[in-house]
Amino acid sequence: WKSMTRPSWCPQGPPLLPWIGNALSLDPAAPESKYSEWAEQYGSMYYVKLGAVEQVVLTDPALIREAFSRPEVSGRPDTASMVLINNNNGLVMSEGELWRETRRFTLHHLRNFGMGKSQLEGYIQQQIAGFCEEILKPGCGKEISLESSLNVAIVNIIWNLVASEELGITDEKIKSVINRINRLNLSTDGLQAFAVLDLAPWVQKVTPDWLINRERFEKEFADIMKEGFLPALQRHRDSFDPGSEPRDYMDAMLLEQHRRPELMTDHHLLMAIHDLFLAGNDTTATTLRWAFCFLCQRPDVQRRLQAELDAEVGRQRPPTLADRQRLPFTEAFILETQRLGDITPLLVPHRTVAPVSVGGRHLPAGVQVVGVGQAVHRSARYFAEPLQFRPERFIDSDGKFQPDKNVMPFSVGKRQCLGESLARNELFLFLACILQNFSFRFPEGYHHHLEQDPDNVFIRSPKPFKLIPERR
Ligand code: HEM
Repeated sequence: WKSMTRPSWCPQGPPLLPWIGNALSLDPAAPESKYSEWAEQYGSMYYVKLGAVEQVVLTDPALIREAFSRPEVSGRPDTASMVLINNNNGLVMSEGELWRETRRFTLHHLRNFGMGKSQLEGYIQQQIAGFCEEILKPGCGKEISLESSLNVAIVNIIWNLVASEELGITDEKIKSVINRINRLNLSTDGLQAFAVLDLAPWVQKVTPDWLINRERFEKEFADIMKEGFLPALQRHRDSFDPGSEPRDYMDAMLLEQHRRPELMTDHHLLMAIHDLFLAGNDTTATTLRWAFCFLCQRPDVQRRLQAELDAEVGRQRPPTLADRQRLPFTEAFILETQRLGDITPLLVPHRTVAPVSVGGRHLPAGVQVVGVGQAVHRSARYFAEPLQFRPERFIDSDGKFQPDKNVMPFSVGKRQCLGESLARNELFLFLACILQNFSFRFPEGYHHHLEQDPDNVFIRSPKPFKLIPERR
C-alpha cells in the first residue's frame, strides 16, 4: 500500500502499481511520449515512480526554468546504472564541487582555445570543405547515408580544442571508436541490462554480474578508452611542460592535475575528455541529420534557404558567422529543426541535492527532476500546429528572425549545455556552406516523416535514411 501512495508534496500523477510504480507504462525506446501524454492528464508538475526511483516531472517551460536555475536542483541521478557508467566523474554526470570546478575550468579553457569565437571558424569551414570533398562530391547522384562521416567532421572540431589533433573523415578506426562509444552510452543495447538495477537496486545483490553484462560493459569501456583517448593523453603527458602555456584542453587538464591532484584524478580527467567527445559529436551530428531529413521532405523550404543564401552571400565565397544577421530564414530553419527534431526530448535528468521549493511546492532532497522538453516543443499551447515543420513561425512581420525562449534544446539554468555556442556556430556554418553548393532529395518514393531510430534511447535520432546529393 505504501509503495502505491504518492507523497504529499506532489499528489498528482499516474496511478502506481505495487513496487514497480509506473515502470511498465514507459516504452524503453521512446519514454518521452508517455511523459508528454501524462502532461495532458496531470498538468505541469506530476509525480512518477520507476521502481525505487522517484521523479518529479516538469512540463511547463517557466517551471523548468525556475527549477533548473536553482543550485539545489543541479545534481544528477545517482542510480546504479549512472554510477556504474560514470562513477559520478567527468562533466555531464558529476555534481557538487567537482562538477562546479570542472565546468568553470572547462568553459574557461575551451573559450580561450576558441569555442564560440570566430578564431575557430576557419577550422570549422575546413572540416566542412573536407566533408563536401570526400563525402558529398563523390556521392552526387547516388544514394548515400550521412552516418559516421558526419560525426567525424563534427568530432574533429571539439577534438581540435581538446587534443589539437585531426582525425581522417574516412578513417575506419575513428569511425569505429565513435560508433562504439555512442552505442555503449546511448543505445538500448548498452543500457537495457542496467535499467533493471535502477528499478530495483536489491536485484544487484542477488544477480550474478555476468547476467547483467557488467564485465562486458566495463571491458568495452576500458577498450574504447585505450583505443580512443589514452594514446592522445600519453602523447600529451610525454611532451607536457608544466612551465609553459597549455596548448589545448588536455594540457590544461594535466596542468590542473599537477596543481590539484586530489580533484583531477586520472579517471575524472579521462571521463571529462570522454564527455566532451560524446556530448560534442552525436548531438550536433544528429541535429544535422534531422535538418537533412526536413530539407528532403520540404523542397520548397530548401529552395527558399538557397535563394536567401544566393541573395545575401552569393556563390563566390563561403558563408561566415558574420552573415548570420542577414540570413534570418536560415536561423529560423535551424531553430525549427531543433524544435521538431527535438533530440533530447527529456533533456538530461537533474536531482535535488537539498530540499527546495519549486512552483510553490516543497521538494525533498534526492528526487530526480525531469524536464520534458517534448511536452513544450510539441504542445499547441506554445506553438501553433506543433507537428508541422514551419520555420516561418520564427520570422516576424519585418522579416527578422525572432527566437522563441520556449524552444530549449540546450536546456536552461545551471547545467545548461556547456557547448551551446560551439554547437550553434557549427549548425549554422554546416548548413549554410553545404546548401550553398549542394541540393538534396530522398530516393524516389521514400517518405520519412518523424520516425525515430528505435536503437538510440538518449538522443532522438531520425530512423536511418538515404538521400541523394546534387551539385548546384
Ligand atoms: C545541437 C547540439 C547540442 C545539443 C542539442 C545539446 C544539448 C544538451 C543538453 C539538453 C544538455 C543537458 C543540460 C541539463 O542537464 O540541463 C547538455 C549538456 C552538456 N553538453 Fe550539450 N548539446 C549539444 C552540443 C554540445 C557540444 C558541441 C558540446 C561540446 C562542448 C556539448 C557539451 C555538453 C556538456 C559538457 C554538457 C554537460 C553540462 C553539465 O552537466 O554541466 N554539447 N547538452
